[in-house]
Amino acid sequence: MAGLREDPVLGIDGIKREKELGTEVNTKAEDKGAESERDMAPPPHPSTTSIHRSGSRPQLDLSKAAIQGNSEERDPTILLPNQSDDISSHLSLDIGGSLIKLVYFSRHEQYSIDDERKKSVKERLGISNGNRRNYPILGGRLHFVKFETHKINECLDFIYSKQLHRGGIDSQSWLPDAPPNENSIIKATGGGAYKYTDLFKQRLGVTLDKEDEMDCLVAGANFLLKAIRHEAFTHMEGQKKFVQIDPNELFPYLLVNIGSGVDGDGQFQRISGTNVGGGTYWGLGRLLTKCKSFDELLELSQRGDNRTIDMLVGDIYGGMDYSKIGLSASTIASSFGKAISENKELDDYRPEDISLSLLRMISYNIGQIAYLNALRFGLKRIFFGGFFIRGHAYTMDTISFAVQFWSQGEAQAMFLRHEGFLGALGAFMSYEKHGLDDLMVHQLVERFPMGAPYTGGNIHGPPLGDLNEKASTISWMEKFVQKGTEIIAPVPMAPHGTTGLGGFEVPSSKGGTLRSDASTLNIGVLHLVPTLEVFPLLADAKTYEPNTIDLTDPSELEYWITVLSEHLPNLVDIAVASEGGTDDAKRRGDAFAHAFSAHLARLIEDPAAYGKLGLANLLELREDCLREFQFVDAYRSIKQRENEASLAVLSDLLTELDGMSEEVRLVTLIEGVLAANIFDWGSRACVDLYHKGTIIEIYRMSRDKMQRPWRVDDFDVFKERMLGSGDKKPPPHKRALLFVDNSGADVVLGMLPLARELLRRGTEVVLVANSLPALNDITAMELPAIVAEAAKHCDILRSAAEAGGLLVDAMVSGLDGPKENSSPVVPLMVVENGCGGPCIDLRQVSSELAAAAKDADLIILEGMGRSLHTNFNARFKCDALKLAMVKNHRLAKNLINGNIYDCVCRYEPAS
Ligand SMILES: CC(C)(COP(=O)(O)O)[C@@H](O)C(=O)NCCC(=O)O
Ligand SMILES: [Mn+2]
Repeated sequence: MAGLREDPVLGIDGIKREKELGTEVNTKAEDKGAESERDMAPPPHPSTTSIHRSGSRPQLDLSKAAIQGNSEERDPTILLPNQSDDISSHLSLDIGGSLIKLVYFSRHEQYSIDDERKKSVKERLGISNGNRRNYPILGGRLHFVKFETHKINECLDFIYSKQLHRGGIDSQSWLPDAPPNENSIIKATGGGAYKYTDLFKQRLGVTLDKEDEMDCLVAGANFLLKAIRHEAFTHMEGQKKFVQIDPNELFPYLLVNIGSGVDGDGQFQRISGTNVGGGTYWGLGRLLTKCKSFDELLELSQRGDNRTIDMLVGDIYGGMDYSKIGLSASTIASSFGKAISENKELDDYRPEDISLSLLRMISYNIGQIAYLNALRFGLKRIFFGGFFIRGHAYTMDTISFAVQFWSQGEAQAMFLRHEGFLGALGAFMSYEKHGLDDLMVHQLVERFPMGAPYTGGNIHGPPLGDLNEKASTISWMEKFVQKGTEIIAPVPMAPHGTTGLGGFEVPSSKGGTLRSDASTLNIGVLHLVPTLEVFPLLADAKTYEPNTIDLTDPSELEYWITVLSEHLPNLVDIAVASEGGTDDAKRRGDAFAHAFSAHLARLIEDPAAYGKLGLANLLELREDCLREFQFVDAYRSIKQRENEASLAVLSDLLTELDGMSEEVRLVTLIEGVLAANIFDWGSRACVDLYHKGTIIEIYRMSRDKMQRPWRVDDFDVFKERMLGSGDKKPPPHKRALLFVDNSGADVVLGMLPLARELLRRGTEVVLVANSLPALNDITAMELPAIVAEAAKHCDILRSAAEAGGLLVDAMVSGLDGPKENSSPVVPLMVVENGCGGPCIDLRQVSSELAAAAKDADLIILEGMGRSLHTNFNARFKCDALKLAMVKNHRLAKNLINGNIYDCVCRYEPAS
């Protein structure tokens, strides 16, 4: 009984017709051997049997489709063997009675650049294309969009405008005006896949290939639960709490549609159903209250008091609790029970009260049925989803409460962030060979561009042209900003309160808030990056938590949001200047400020709106927002200026260092790193400082103040590992990964001299830098030129950089003097870290960095973002040195019980 088709459906017929509003409870009842996906796939629908799947896009020129990745060094995720299938799986639909859910795929833009560097690093690290996993999917993005079903034409326009029915506008192999292909197929599920077959054929010339709804829900849920870290959450008393689910321990679970219990991919059983569900609530509610929409009915319940209609335990026991069986006076004994005894007509009851009474009746009933089924099959986890819930806080609270109540806390009700898209996502997965199954949690990055709430969470209005078209036309931008403002307009909220605690109590207020679908379901765009990997040197990747500060603490969240808000005007000025201060740049600057403020406002209103958020995510959100408005590198000129100023004094510094004893030099080098970390354009205090002096003045001042002991000072232990004690000379580290931070003095006068020292001692050095710009951080793309410039002043750097393939001949005018060092040359390399923010989540790093880490026995994390905000508590399999200057009062106080500009030198030998 593993396949849905063979299973008896215990639900009622009505469920099938009104699936969205019905309730189905499904689980795996028995463990059967794995069946192939093909075995589980429903038989082709009669209307599609004549069309062979792989022949669905015969007009696509596959070789041309590969053009975007014509250089093998470019986006490495573009793989060709299955390209025809990838292309044909750009879009899937779940067409329900009320909403059309659309999932579509777009390819990553090409961004590759420093091909030479990558090539040499790959050679050196032994990463060949042959080693690359043969990912059957393209790197790209999954988008989630919704339309109201009665506005299906808007949906068709949207598909057309993005040419999704042809495999996506980013497929360059054919023109948008090309005649529609008769054989094009789009996977679709939901009742509307049948109802609107002709319309899709007429308007877009495509055939909807129907997929079983339950198959899709299960496939969608499995994918999300395995691939997204913070997909599932509990919702109790208005509080969302994300639950991290180990993909290996996912099965079995119970999926309740309002969704199915699963014991392995593709294996599930429909175990139960009820005809009393969302449809009942809406149908009865409509008759009883005259509400015109489901949302209106639900909103009404927010102001209701069900005590006027429900018979409570207290009503029966004269206001007393029925303590013998643990029922409090406010427990509902009988929904609508009071209506029997009171001599009242319908009009005598407030519609608000009726709505609430109904909602509680249905939610508790669903919760109870779900729990009983969970009990039947010994399942602890119950996931709820479907039209009835749609992220409504109060409904979730009520269901959670019912499950908790009946299971006496043993079972847990959970909800899914993307629950509205399970069907569409499952339909997407049903394209053959898309390979999404293979994606792992670290290969998915969720981003929240300004359009995310619009395209994902919100119900789509008229298509705004193409949100991905970043042509900076005035009209697009203005329209966008205006739309953005509408999106974040505050949503009316009910007062906070709690759900009843004992029995089915009547809450004094509703607990949480009722929000419309638009604001509650904040889902972003899923970036599929098959090349991301878990940093292999984490001592325990499972327990690793990158963020040091807990932003679920409301005061922390408020503080950091305030910091970012206050920093915004300065950032906008810098960003606009970086683009020449043109009118267009100003307009984009305004739009950026608007968009970012909107995100911050959204987070203040609902801190869990975007999943579990750490400071790293918040800081990266800012960078993403800048990129969204085409500020590719706001600090470009500042970085350049600081690099030049620092390079100009580098040789003096090196000469000074070379005159020192080994011991003094080591401490001076660490001091140098700490002192130069002051050049941080993300810190308010530091930016204020820069108005008071030149780079060199500030650097000198910072160095002069650099006295041990530092606030966290493990230098002596580090020194012993490096230099030994007495006659004992320890062997040098084999390879050090230096996670560099800021441009200018930080990298040139801080980290490079330290790298040089390691090289001199025979340690290979890998400089690990950002993949994309963030604040004034140096990027992997910028580093080779800096190293080349520095190499002009230093033989050690030059020969190591040459050995690491960093130097292109033209960059270096060789030194004529004698070699500074004649020992075998160890290489200096640069790798990108996979990040575009000032912090680093080591669960998601570039494959380059992961490969470089394999032979590394020392890592040095530098800067506040990488070693304090994130990774301060991270443990590694190799020796780790964390170096940073604390440039924020609060962090200094809370983290190290110190003051601003105090320093951290934390050394932790391999654990
Ligand atoms: C963004 C930063 C983490 C960058 O610091 P870095 O990693 O460059 O040392 C840091 O500047 C920061 O936390 N700034 C916000 C706090 C403030 O302005 O005080
Ligand atoms: Mn930085």
